[in-house]
Amino acid sequence: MSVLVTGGAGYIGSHTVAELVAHGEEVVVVDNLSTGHSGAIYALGVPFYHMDIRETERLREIFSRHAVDTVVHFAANSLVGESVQDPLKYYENNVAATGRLLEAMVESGVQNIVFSSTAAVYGEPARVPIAETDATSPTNPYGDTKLTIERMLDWSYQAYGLKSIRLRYFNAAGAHPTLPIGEDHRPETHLIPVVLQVALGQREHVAIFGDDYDTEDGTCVRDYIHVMDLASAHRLAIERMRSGEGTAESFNLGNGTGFSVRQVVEVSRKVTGHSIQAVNAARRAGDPARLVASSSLARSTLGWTPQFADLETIVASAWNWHQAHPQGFGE
Ligand SMILES: NC(=O)c1ccc[n+]([C@@H]2O[C@H](COP(=O)([O-])OP(=O)(O)OC[C@H]3O[C@@H](n4cnc5c(N)ncnc54)[C@H](O)[C@@H]3O)[C@@H](O)[C@H]2O)c1
Ligand SMILES: O=c1ccn([C@@H]2O[C@H](COP(=O)(O)OP(=O)(O)O[C@H]3O[C@H](CO)[C@H](O)[C@H](O)[C@H]3O)[C@@H](O)[C@H]2O)c(=O)[nH]1
Repeated sequence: MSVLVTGGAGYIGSHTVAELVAHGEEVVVVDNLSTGHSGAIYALGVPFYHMDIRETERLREIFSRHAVDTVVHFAANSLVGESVQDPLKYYENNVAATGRLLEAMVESGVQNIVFSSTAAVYGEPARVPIAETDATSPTNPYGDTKLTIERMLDWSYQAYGLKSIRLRYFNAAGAHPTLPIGEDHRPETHLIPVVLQVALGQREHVAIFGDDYDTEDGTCVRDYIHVMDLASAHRLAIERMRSGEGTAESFNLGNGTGFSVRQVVEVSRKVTGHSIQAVNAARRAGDPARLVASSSLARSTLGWTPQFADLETIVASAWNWHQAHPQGFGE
């Protein structure tokens, strides 16, 4: 029995593969390396298929060869700003490609999927912390594609008995404590790595996208969650589905504390000891002002407890990776 991880060469996928392997799972990775890194796969030492999830015939062969019972599905495009500029790329690679993957699963009798959803499904929330039962109304195409996939999964459970656990991550950050894997998006657009690249002297400054939001200091507030805490939630979700529980369920994953962009810069100055220049810039299209999770459902249902909850620990973990690997996975 093994777990097939799509997007396992990417940031959160590679950390989840490491977590699953450390807990004795047989894992196989499928990734087209569009944004992932072969260096991450080498570090993990698991069977790897360099292919697209839309190649359904190959997928069916792999399901059968590795006796796959569960898919953990990270493969996607996931940049809020890019999705506003080029929405059709997102409907194709997220919605349509996931449709192909689900077809292959149904045809092969693979019944469990853990899906990477996002806080972006909520849009501008009516209240924080956000509960899973709160309204979903994405403010950008990226969030809309993830919500559409959640709905595909609802209907697929009803029609084919395909079980799904959808993990709605808030903002992932940090790196593996021992293995040489960490965050390396190209181009990097995420706040914490961008700020740390300023500390490394690779960028002159960080642009603060908007300082006129309705928040304490006017900058956007997010709930940062360590990537290894996300990884452990996937392991627990797999256990839940294998135990016969889990039907078509969604869980928020965050720490329940919001930090503004300015606070992230401030904490990063403290952790790195560098001055980190920040300049005000225009708002980025599609950004909600404030996203903070209530994760009490994940805690009570999955038995999930984040281990690296405070922002200083999360930034320090990311800083270790960036200092040791200033060029990320290299070329
Ligand atoms: N990074 C975050 O803060 C965050 C927050 C919420 C949700 N998510 C979701 O988590 C998942 C992983 O995010 P990440 O930051 O690790 O991204 P990432 O870009 O590092 O990883 C995505 C991986 O999927 C692969 N991929 C993309 N399309 C593919 C396809 N059609 N076929 C095969 N492989 C394909 C890429 O090569 C890459 O390795 C995504 O689904 C994203 O939407 C991320
Ligand atoms: O150079 C930068 C980069 C980001 N920001 C701001 O920092 C905050 C965090 O931005 P990120 O790009 O790091 O993360 P997002 O909140 O846009 O999105 C991330 O988390 C979301 C869930 O909350 C999605 O799932 C998405 O995949 C993932 O990239 C936002 O307010 C953004 O405007 C800046 O001010 N300057």
